[in-house]
Amino acid sequence: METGTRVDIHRHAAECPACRALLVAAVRSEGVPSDAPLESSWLGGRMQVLGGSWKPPTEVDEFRLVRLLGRGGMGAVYLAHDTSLDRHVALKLSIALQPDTHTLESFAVEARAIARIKHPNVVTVFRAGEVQGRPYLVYEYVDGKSLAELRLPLPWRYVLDIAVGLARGLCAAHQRGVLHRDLKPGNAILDTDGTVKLLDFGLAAFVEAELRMPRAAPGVAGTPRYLAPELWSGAEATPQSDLYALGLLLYELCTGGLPRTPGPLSRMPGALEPLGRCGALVERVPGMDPEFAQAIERCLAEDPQQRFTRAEVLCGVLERLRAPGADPAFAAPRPEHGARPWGAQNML
Ligand SMILES: Nc1ncnc2c1ncn2[C@@H]1O[C@H](COP(=O)(O)OP(=O)(O)OP(=O)(O)O)[C@@H](O)[C@H]1O
Repeated sequence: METGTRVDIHRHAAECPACRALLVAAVRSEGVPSDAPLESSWLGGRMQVLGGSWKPPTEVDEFRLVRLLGRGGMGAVYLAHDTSLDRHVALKLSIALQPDTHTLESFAVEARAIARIKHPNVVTVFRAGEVQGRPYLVYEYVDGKSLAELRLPLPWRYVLDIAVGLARGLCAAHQRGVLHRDLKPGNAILDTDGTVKLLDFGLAAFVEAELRMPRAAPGVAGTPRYLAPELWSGAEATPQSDLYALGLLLYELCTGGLPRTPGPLSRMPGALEPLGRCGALVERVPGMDPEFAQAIERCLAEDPQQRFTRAEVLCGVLERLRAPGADPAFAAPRPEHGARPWGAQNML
Protein backbone atom coordinates (compact mmCIF):
# COMPACT_ATOMS: atom_id res chain seq x y z
CA MET A 1 0.00 0.00 0.00
CA GLU A 2 1.26 3.49 -0.86
CA THR A 3 2.46 5.44 2.18
CA GLY A 4 0.09 8.32 1.34
CA THR A 5 -2.91 5.98 1.25
CA ARG A 6 -1.92 4.42 4.56
CA VAL A 7 -1.59 7.84 6.18
CA ASP A 8 -5.05 8.82 4.82
CA ILE A 9 -6.53 5.63 6.26
CA HIS A 10 -4.95 6.28 9.63
CA ARG A 11 -6.17 9.89 9.60
CA HIS A 12 -9.70 8.78 8.84
CA ALA A 13 -9.56 6.00 11.44
CA ALA A 14 -8.34 8.50 14.01
CA GLU A 15 -11.64 10.40 13.67
CA CYS A 16 -13.96 7.43 13.08
CA PRO A 17 -14.34 4.88 15.90
CA ALA A 18 -16.21 2.36 13.68
CA CYS A 19 -13.38 2.20 11.10
CA ARG A 20 -10.77 2.20 13.83
CA ALA A 21 -12.36 -0.83 15.49
CA LEU A 22 -12.52 -2.54 12.07
CA LEU A 23 -8.85 -1.82 11.40
CA VAL A 24 -7.82 -3.06 14.83
CA ALA A 25 -9.77 -6.28 14.30
CA ALA A 26 -8.09 -6.74 10.90
CA VAL A 27 -4.67 -6.08 12.36
CA ARG A 28 -5.35 -8.54 15.18
CA SER A 29 -6.46 -11.29 12.89
CA GLU A 30 -4.02 -10.79 10.03
CA GLY A 31 -1.48 -8.02 10.41
CA VAL A 32 0.27 -9.08 13.58
CA PRO A 33 2.75 -11.89 13.30
CA SER A 34 2.01 -14.19 16.24
CA ASP A 35 5.72 -14.26 17.04
CA ALA A 36 6.08 -10.44 17.11
CA PRO A 37 8.04 -9.51 20.26
CA LEU A 38 5.72 -8.62 23.12
CA GLU A 39 8.33 -6.30 24.65
CA SER A 40 8.98 -4.09 21.60
CA SER A 41 7.20 -0.92 20.61
CA TRP A 42 4.77 -1.42 17.86
CA LEU A 43 2.69 1.01 15.80
CA GLY A 44 -0.48 0.10 13.97
CA GLY A 45 0.67 -3.44 13.20
CA ARG A 46 3.99 -2.45 11.70
CA MET A 47 7.52 -2.65 12.93
CA GLN A 48 10.47 -1.00 11.32
CA VAL A 49 12.48 -2.68 8.56
CA LEU A 50 16.01 -2.02 9.71
CA GLY A 51 18.62 -0.68 7.39
CA GLY A 52 20.52 -3.81 6.27
CA SER A 53 23.95 -2.70 5.14
CA TRP A 54 23.50 0.98 6.03
CA LYS A 55 26.12 2.09 8.51
CA PRO A 56 25.58 5.22 10.55
CA PRO A 57 28.23 7.90 10.06
CA THR A 58 30.75 8.42 12.85
CA GLU A 59 29.84 12.12 13.01
CA VAL A 60 26.33 13.53 12.93
CA ASP A 61 26.64 17.32 12.63
CA GLU A 62 28.64 18.36 15.72
CA PHE A 63 28.02 15.03 17.49
CA ARG A 64 30.65 12.27 17.42
CA LEU A 65 29.15 8.83 17.97
CA VAL A 66 31.00 7.03 20.76
CA ARG A 67 29.16 3.72 21.17
CA LEU A 68 25.81 2.05 20.74
CA LEU A 69 23.64 2.20 23.87
CA GLY A 70 20.84 0.08 22.50
CA ARG A 71 18.37 -0.49 19.71
CA GLY A 72 14.62 -0.10 19.93
CA GLY A 73 11.67 -0.39 17.60
CA MET A 74 12.20 3.14 16.26
CA GLY A 75 15.95 3.43 15.97
CA ALA A 76 19.33 3.01 17.59
CA VAL A 77 20.50 5.12 20.53
CA TYR A 78 24.17 6.09 20.75
CA LEU A 79 26.28 7.68 23.40
CA ALA A 80 27.68 10.69 21.52
CA HIS A 81 30.02 13.55 22.28
CA ASP A 82 28.76 17.04 21.60
CA THR A 83 31.97 18.59 20.25
CA SER A 84 30.75 22.18 20.45
CA LEU A 85 29.62 22.04 24.10
CA ASP A 86 32.05 19.31 25.16
CA ARG A 87 29.58 17.04 26.91
CA HIS A 88 28.06 13.61 26.49
CA VAL A 89 24.61 13.31 24.93
CA ALA A 90 22.40 10.45 23.79
CA LEU A 91 21.63 10.47 20.07
CA LYS A 92 18.74 8.47 18.66
CA LEU A 93 18.97 7.81 14.93
CA SER A 94 16.49 6.12 12.63
CA ILE A 95 18.15 3.09 11.14
CA ALA A 96 15.20 2.14 8.94
CA LEU A 97 16.03 0.93 5.45
CA GLN A 98 14.04 3.86 4.13
CA PRO A 99 12.51 6.09 6.77
CA ASP A 100 8.86 6.57 5.79
CA THR A 101 6.30 9.15 6.82
CA HIS A 102 5.55 7.22 10.02
CA THR A 103 9.19 7.27 11.09
CA LEU A 104 9.59 10.97 10.33
CA GLU A 105 6.33 11.73 12.13
CA SER A 106 7.32 9.64 15.12
CA PHE A 107 10.65 11.49 15.53
CA ALA A 108 8.92 14.87 15.15
CA VAL A 109 6.20 13.90 17.66
CA GLU A 110 8.78 12.72 20.17
CA ALA A 111 10.83 15.91 19.90
CA ARG A 112 7.79 18.15 20.34
CA ALA A 113 6.28 16.06 23.13
CA ILE A 114 9.43 16.09 25.25
CA ALA A 115 10.18 19.74 24.50
CA ARG A 116 6.70 20.60 25.74
CA ILE A 117 7.01 18.71 29.03
CA LYS A 118 10.29 19.92 30.58
CA HIS A 119 10.39 18.11 33.93
CA PRO A 120 13.19 16.54 36.04
CA ASN A 121 11.53 13.11 35.67
CA VAL A 122 11.41 13.34 31.88
CA VAL A 123 14.54 13.20 29.74
CA THR A 124 15.41 16.56 28.10
CA VAL A 125 15.64 16.88 24.33
CA PHE A 126 18.30 19.23 22.91
CA ARG A 127 17.96 18.94 19.16
CA ALA A 128 16.03 17.36 16.28
CA GLY A 129 17.89 16.99 12.98
CA GLU A 130 18.43 14.88 9.89
CA VAL A 131 21.47 13.08 8.53
CA GLN A 132 21.60 11.28 5.17
CA GLY A 133 17.79 11.50 5.00
CA ARG A 134 17.38 9.92 8.43
CA PRO A 135 15.91 11.81 11.36
CA TYR A 136 17.80 12.00 14.62
CA LEU A 137 17.17 13.38 18.11
CA VAL A 138 19.69 14.50 20.70
CA TYR A 139 18.83 14.11 24.40
CA GLU A 140 20.57 14.64 27.70
CA TYR A 141 22.63 11.53 28.40
CA VAL A 142 21.31 9.77 31.49
CA ASP A 143 24.11 7.85 33.13
CA GLY A 144 22.36 4.88 34.71
CA LYS A 145 20.30 1.82 33.94
CA SER A 146 16.91 1.37 32.41
CA LEU A 147 14.40 -0.28 34.74
CA ALA A 148 14.43 -3.26 32.37
CA GLU A 149 18.07 -3.88 33.26
CA LEU A 150 17.55 -4.10 37.03
CA ARG A 151 17.49 -7.34 38.95
CA LEU A 152 13.88 -7.83 40.01
CA PRO A 153 12.03 -7.89 42.30
CA LEU A 154 13.08 -4.68 44.06
CA PRO A 155 12.17 -3.94 47.69
CA TRP A 156 8.70 -2.39 47.62
CA ARG A 157 9.84 0.73 49.52
CA TYR A 158 12.35 1.41 46.81
CA VAL A 159 9.68 0.82 44.15
CA LEU A 160 7.61 3.46 45.94
CA ASP A 161 10.43 5.97 45.43
CA ILE A 162 10.61 5.09 41.76
CA ALA A 163 6.80 5.22 41.52
CA VAL A 164 6.74 8.80 42.83
CA GLY A 165 9.26 9.88 40.17
CA LEU A 166 7.43 8.10 37.36
CA ALA A 167 4.04 9.44 38.48
CA ARG A 168 5.45 12.99 38.63
CA GLY A 169 6.89 12.65 35.13
CA LEU A 170 3.65 11.22 33.78
CA CYS A 171 1.64 13.87 35.56
CA ALA A 172 3.75 16.60 33.95
CA ALA A 173 3.24 14.98 30.53
CA HIS A 174 -0.53 14.74 30.95
CA GLN A 175 -0.76 18.29 32.29
CA ARG A 176 0.92 19.48 29.11
CA GLY A 177 -1.41 17.45 26.95
CA VAL A 178 0.92 14.54 26.15
CA LEU A 179 0.03 10.86 26.48
CA HIS A 180 3.09 8.60 26.56
CA ARG A 181 1.43 5.42 25.18
CA ASP A 182 4.53 3.27 25.60
CA LEU A 183 5.33 3.13 29.32
CA LYS A 184 7.39 0.07 30.23
CA PRO A 185 10.58 -0.65 32.20
CA GLY A 186 12.78 -0.17 29.10
CA ASN A 187 11.44 3.36 28.70
CA ALA A 188 12.50 4.67 32.11
CA ILE A 189 16.07 5.21 33.27
CA LEU A 190 17.32 5.40 36.82
CA ASP A 191 20.35 7.65 37.01
CA THR A 192 23.23 7.27 39.42
CA ASP A 193 21.61 9.77 41.84
CA GLY A 194 18.46 7.63 42.07
CA THR A 195 16.35 9.96 39.90
CA VAL A 196 14.10 8.15 37.46
CA LYS A 197 13.42 9.67 34.04
CA LEU A 198 10.84 8.79 31.42
CA LEU A 199 12.15 8.24 27.90
CA ASP A 200 10.93 7.38 24.48
CA PHE A 201 7.93 9.52 23.60
CA GLY A 202 8.04 8.28 19.98
CA LEU A 203 4.47 6.97 20.18
CA ALA A 204 3.14 9.92 22.17
CA ALA A 205 -0.21 11.47 21.33
CA PHE A 206 -1.33 14.98 22.06
CA VAL A 207 -4.40 15.70 24.10
CA GLU A 208 -6.51 18.82 23.88
CA ALA A 209 -5.32 20.36 27.12
CA GLU A 210 -8.29 22.68 27.67
CA LEU A 211 -10.86 19.91 27.28
CA ARG A 212 -8.83 17.19 28.96
CA MET A 213 -10.06 15.00 26.14
CA PRO A 214 -7.82 12.71 24.17
CA ARG A 215 -7.33 13.57 20.55
CA ALA A 216 -7.58 10.37 18.60
CA ALA A 217 -4.26 8.77 17.88
CA PRO A 218 -3.64 6.73 14.73
CA GLY A 219 -4.08 2.99 15.17
CA VAL A 220 -3.00 0.67 17.97
CA ALA A 221 0.37 1.70 19.28
CA GLY A 222 2.50 0.64 22.20
CA THR A 223 4.23 -2.44 23.49
CA PRO A 224 1.89 -5.46 23.46
CA ARG A 225 2.79 -6.65 26.96
CA TYR A 226 1.88 -3.27 28.47
CA LEU A 227 -1.20 -2.35 26.45
CA ALA A 228 -4.37 -1.63 28.41
CA PRO A 229 -7.13 -4.12 27.57
CA GLU A 230 -9.43 -1.48 26.07
CA LEU A 231 -6.79 -0.50 23.49
CA TRP A 232 -7.00 -3.99 22.00
CA SER A 233 -10.66 -3.38 21.35
CA GLY A 234 -9.96 -0.22 19.39
CA ALA A 235 -10.50 2.35 22.16
CA GLU A 236 -8.46 5.53 22.05
CA ALA A 237 -5.43 6.00 24.26
CA THR A 238 -6.29 8.04 27.35
CA PRO A 239 -4.55 9.09 30.58
CA GLN A 240 -6.11 5.91 32.04
CA SER A 241 -4.36 3.67 29.50
CA ASP A 242 -1.05 5.28 30.51
CA LEU A 243 -1.94 4.65 34.17
CA TYR A 244 -2.61 0.99 33.37
CA ALA A 245 0.87 0.63 31.82
CA LEU A 246 2.40 2.41 34.82
CA GLY A 247 0.55 0.01 37.14
CA LEU A 248 1.93 -2.99 35.24
CA LEU A 249 5.43 -1.57 35.36
CA LEU A 250 5.23 -1.05 39.16
CA TYR A 251 3.73 -4.50 39.64
CA GLU A 252 6.64 -5.97 37.71
CA LEU A 253 9.23 -4.07 39.78
CA CYS A 254 7.67 -5.34 43.03
CA THR A 255 7.15 -8.96 42.02
CA GLY A 256 9.60 -9.60 39.18
CA GLY A 257 6.76 -10.61 36.85
CA LEU A 258 3.55 -9.43 35.29
CA PRO A 259 0.19 -10.20 36.87
CA ARG A 260 -0.80 -12.23 33.85
CA THR A 261 0.84 -13.76 30.84
CA PRO A 262 -0.14 -12.45 27.44
CA GLY A 263 -0.89 -15.16 24.88
CA PRO A 264 -0.17 -14.97 21.15
CA LEU A 265 -0.62 -11.45 19.82
CA SER A 266 -3.08 -12.51 17.17
CA ARG A 267 -5.50 -13.64 19.89
CA MET A 268 -5.31 -10.52 22.06
CA PRO A 269 -7.00 -9.43 24.22
CA GLY A 270 -8.88 -12.71 24.65
CA ALA A 271 -5.56 -14.41 25.35
CA LEU A 272 -4.99 -12.30 28.46
CA GLU A 273 -5.53 -14.29 31.64
CA PRO A 274 -8.00 -12.57 33.98
CA LEU A 275 -6.16 -10.49 36.58
CA GLY A 276 -8.21 -11.94 39.44
CA ARG A 277 -6.46 -15.32 39.25
CA CYS A 278 -3.07 -13.91 40.16
CA GLY A 279 -3.79 -13.12 43.79
CA ALA A 280 -3.53 -9.80 45.60
CA LEU A 281 -0.24 -7.91 45.43
CA VAL A 282 0.08 -7.81 49.24
CA GLU A 283 0.09 -11.61 49.23
CA ARG A 284 2.84 -11.73 46.64
CA VAL A 285 4.99 -9.07 48.33
CA PRO A 286 5.33 -9.74 52.07
CA GLY A 287 5.16 -6.63 54.24
CA MET A 288 4.09 -4.33 51.43
CA ASP A 289 2.08 -1.25 52.42
CA PRO A 290 -1.48 -2.28 51.53
CA GLU A 291 -2.29 1.25 50.36
CA PHE A 292 0.57 1.16 47.88
CA ALA A 293 -0.57 -2.27 46.68
CA GLN A 294 -4.12 -0.94 46.29
CA ALA A 295 -2.90 2.06 44.31
CA ILE A 296 -1.09 -0.25 41.86
CA GLU A 297 -4.10 -2.55 41.62
CA ARG A 298 -6.37 0.39 40.98
CA CYS A 299 -4.21 1.38 38.00
CA LEU A 300 -4.72 -2.18 36.73
CA ALA A 301 -8.52 -2.12 36.85
CA GLU A 302 -9.98 -3.77 33.76
CA ASP A 303 -12.46 -0.90 33.39
CA PRO A 304 -10.63 2.39 32.72
CA GLN A 305 -13.32 4.26 34.69
CA GLN A 306 -12.25 2.39 37.83
CA ARG A 307 -8.65 3.58 37.54
CA PHE A 308 -7.46 6.92 38.94
CA THR A 309 -9.17 9.81 37.17
CA ARG A 310 -5.85 11.57 36.61
CA ALA A 311 -2.14 10.97 37.12
CA GLU A 312 -2.17 13.84 39.69
CA VAL A 313 -4.44 11.80 41.94
CA LEU A 314 -2.12 8.80 41.84
CA CYS A 315 0.84 11.10 42.38
CA GLY A 316 -0.82 12.60 45.48
CA VAL A 317 -1.45 9.14 46.94
CA LEU A 318 2.12 7.98 46.34
CA GLU A 319 3.66 11.18 47.70
CA ARG A 320 1.57 10.86 50.86
CA LEU A 321 2.65 7.23 51.32
CA ARG A 322 6.26 8.19 50.92
CA ALA A 323 6.06 11.31 53.08
CA PRO A 324 8.62 11.11 55.90
CA GLY A 325 5.88 11.57 58.52
CA ALA A 326 3.81 8.69 57.14
CA ASP A 327 6.08 5.96 58.41
CA PRO A 328 9.05 6.90 60.56
CA ALA A 329 10.66 3.49 60.21
CA PHE A 330 10.64 3.96 56.49
CA ALA A 331 11.75 7.60 56.50
CA ALA A 332 14.70 7.25 58.87
CA PRO A 333 17.33 5.58 56.71
CA ARG A 334 16.41 7.41 53.55
CA PRO A 335 18.29 10.23 51.90
CA GLU A 336 16.52 13.48 51.28
CA HIS A 337 15.96 13.09 47.55
CA GLY A 338 15.17 9.49 46.75
CA ALA A 339 17.02 6.29 47.27
CA ARG A 340 20.53 7.04 46.26
CA PRO A 341 22.56 4.87 48.64
CA TRP A 342 20.34 1.84 48.14
CA GLY A 343 20.43 2.27 44.38
CA ALA A 344 24.12 3.01 44.22
CA GLN A 345 25.03 0.01 46.34
CA ASN A 346 22.60 -2.51 45.00
CA MET A 347 21.85 -1.82 41.40
CA LEU A 348 24.00 0.65 39.50
N1 LIG B 1 18.85 9.72 27.06
C1 LIG B 1 19.36 8.50 27.22
N2 LIG B 1 20.44 8.32 28.02
C2 LIG B 1 20.98 7.09 28.20
N3 LIG B 1 20.52 5.95 27.61
C3 LIG B 1 19.44 6.06 26.80
C4 LIG B 1 18.81 7.32 26.56
N4 LIG B 1 17.77 7.12 25.71
C5 LIG B 1 17.74 5.78 25.46
N5 LIG B 1 18.74 5.14 26.10
C6 LIG B 1 19.01 3.69 26.07
O1 LIG B 1 19.08 3.27 24.73
C7 LIG B 1 18.48 1.99 24.56
C8 LIG B 1 17.49 2.00 23.41
O2 LIG B 1 16.44 2.88 23.73
P1 LIG B 1 15.05 2.91 22.95
O3 LIG B 1 14.10 3.69 23.77
O4 LIG B 1 15.21 3.32 21.55
O5 LIG B 1 14.67 1.39 22.86
P2 LIG B 1 13.80 0.41 23.74
O6 LIG B 1 12.96 1.17 24.70
O7 LIG B 1 14.73 -0.61 24.27
O8 LIG B 1 12.89 -0.30 22.66
P3 LIG B 1 11.50 0.09 22.04
O9 LIG B 1 11.73 1.01 20.91
O10 LIG B 1 10.96 -1.22 21.62
O11 LIG B 1 10.69 0.80 23.08
C9 LIG B 1 17.84 1.63 25.89
O12 LIG B 1 18.69 0.71 26.56
C10 LIG B 1 17.83 2.92 26.66
O13 LIG B 1 18.01 2.69 28.03
